Amino acid sequence: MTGSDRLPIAGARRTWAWLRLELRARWLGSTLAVLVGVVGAAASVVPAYALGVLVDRVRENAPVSAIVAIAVVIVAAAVVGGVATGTATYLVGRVCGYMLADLRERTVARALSLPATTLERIGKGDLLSRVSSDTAAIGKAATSVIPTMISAFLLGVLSIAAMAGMDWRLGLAGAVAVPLYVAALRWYLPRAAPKYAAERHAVAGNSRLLVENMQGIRTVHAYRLEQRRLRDIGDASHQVHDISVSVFTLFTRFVGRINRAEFFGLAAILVVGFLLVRSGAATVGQSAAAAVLFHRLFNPIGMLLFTFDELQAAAASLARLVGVVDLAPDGANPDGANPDGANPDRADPDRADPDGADPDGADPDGGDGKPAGAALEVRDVRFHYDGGPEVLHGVSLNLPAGASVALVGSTGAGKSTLAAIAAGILRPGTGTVSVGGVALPPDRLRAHVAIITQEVHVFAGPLIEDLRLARPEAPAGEIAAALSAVGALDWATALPGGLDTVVGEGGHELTTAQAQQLALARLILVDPPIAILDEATAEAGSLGARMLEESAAAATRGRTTLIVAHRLTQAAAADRVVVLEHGRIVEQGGHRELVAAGGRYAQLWRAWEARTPTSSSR
Ligand SMILES: Nc1ncnc2c1ncn2[C@@H]1O[C@H](COP(=O)(O)OP(=O)(O)OP(=O)(O)O)[C@@H](O)[C@H]1O
Repeated sequence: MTGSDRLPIAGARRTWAWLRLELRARWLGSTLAVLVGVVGAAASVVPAYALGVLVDRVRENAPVSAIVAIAVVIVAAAVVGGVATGTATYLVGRVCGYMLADLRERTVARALSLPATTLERIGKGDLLSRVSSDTAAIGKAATSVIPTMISAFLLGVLSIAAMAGMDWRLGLAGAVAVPLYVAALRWYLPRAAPKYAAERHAVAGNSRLLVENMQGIRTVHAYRLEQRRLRDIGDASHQVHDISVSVFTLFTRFVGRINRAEFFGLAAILVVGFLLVRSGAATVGQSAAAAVLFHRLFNPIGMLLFTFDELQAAAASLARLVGVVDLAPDGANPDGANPDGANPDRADPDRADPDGADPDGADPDGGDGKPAGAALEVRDVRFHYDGGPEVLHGVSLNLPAGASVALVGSTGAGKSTLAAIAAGILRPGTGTVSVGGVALPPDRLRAHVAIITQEVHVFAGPLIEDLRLARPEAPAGEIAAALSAVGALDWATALPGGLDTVVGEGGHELTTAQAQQLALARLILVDPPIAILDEATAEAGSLGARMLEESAAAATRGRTTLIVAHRLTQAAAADRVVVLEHGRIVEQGGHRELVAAGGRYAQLWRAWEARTPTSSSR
């Protein structure tokens, strides 16, 4: 798989920029969280400091009242520290939580706006893993790792400052550990970053493989691919396992380096403290307080360093989410890579025509005008898939309003591609698609053209809700009329729960023909001026196919219709037949006219008649 087969990942600079922008937008909450965190850290330093004073007072045989006063300070500081640290954790988690919710919404919104071809190419597994496990990784960091790190960092800075406040040499001794910690981190981070990225990549690949195989389970069974697919999944799982083990090994070596830093830091404080006490430059209490302060840091510094890997994992996840958010709505990567794989020199329908002239009066900027009527015109369209050869070589097609045109041709001629371009599902490399004389970009085209493809999806839920997807406010009467028009009312009302029967995954299973009738009923409810049927009847057996042809005819009556016709009886019934071969229109005209002409269509028709003798009755 090439790099463009995956969703893009934002670079470090872009991820930081996103983070800065989000923090700036929430500056009040962020500032408050840091301020409360500082109060918490300061209050946490006080007990250790007070402990040192206590040691000195005890050694000086100070009165009980002095000891009690110190004890009160320790208790009060502990309470304030606990409350402030808890509040800071809450505030940080809140700011991060809102940022994450926003990011997740934007990721899902952008993912839903991706063209079907992009989603097909990248597979849904990668996307699912981004909105699920990547979001979970960031969520975990937001609620536990980041608050912990902030409080550990603040505590570390204030503790060193407190040690230096007692005696600068104690501060310096404590600071001995800092370069060792930094060295440990610098050793670890560059090794860990690619390992975490590889781990996430492998996990995403694994989940993609699982989703693909579950979705294609019938094909897997049909071709007896179970063992091979299981082997692939096993290999992918082993890869994840191996990477996880190497991540853990690296982590334990990192822990060893942290322990070394702690050892040297504490040893330095004890030695310096001993020398200072012996020379009379510091008290026993101060040296003890410095040692306690430093020891008190073991835990938070450990947390700070240990959670760095989780922070890195979260940063890798964040880059993956920002990568999706930054995708152009058509799936193109904003940094110039083009994951959609459409022509790099493709015409941008939102860009003004450099010539400024449009012989048909189509809007020169490609789509601001209002279509007048339901004529559909495809002009000079060229297209190639993802680095593949060109499959349409300058195709032009004209459907007057209300006309029905059948598109026929051999397998791989480009019929489905042309249909998808005419419906606004694919963006043409060059050329335009116009409705009512106005060239429209794909997203606007979809408002005028509805397409039914062979892969009709039945959404899980009550059948009536499936139909209401087309028009949520459709009254029951209209839904029944739509079902009746396509010949589906009888079987739909005969279902165990009538129109409320739960269909789709996990529910009542519909036949392919029934699912296609539902799609045709949805078409009636959407009521588009232009309809495109791509092999809507090809799947069914011959009796079912004839019934579906009638359903399709009812659903498209009065609409400008383009039918990708594999059953040539559909072509015979259309106003005009267009023959596409190798990405070029080679013939067009009425059915009788083309049969009489003895060209490619006549050839196809003879072959069709030979296969299905009853069709000659048409
Ligand atoms: N998603 C895709 N990625 C890459 N190439 C594709 C894709 N879909 C179709 N093609 C290629 O584009 C060419 C035209 O395919 P298309 O499906 O449009 O032909 P068709 O006439 O509809 O064929 P059929 O009648 O078999 O459905 C074929 O060579 C096909 O292999």
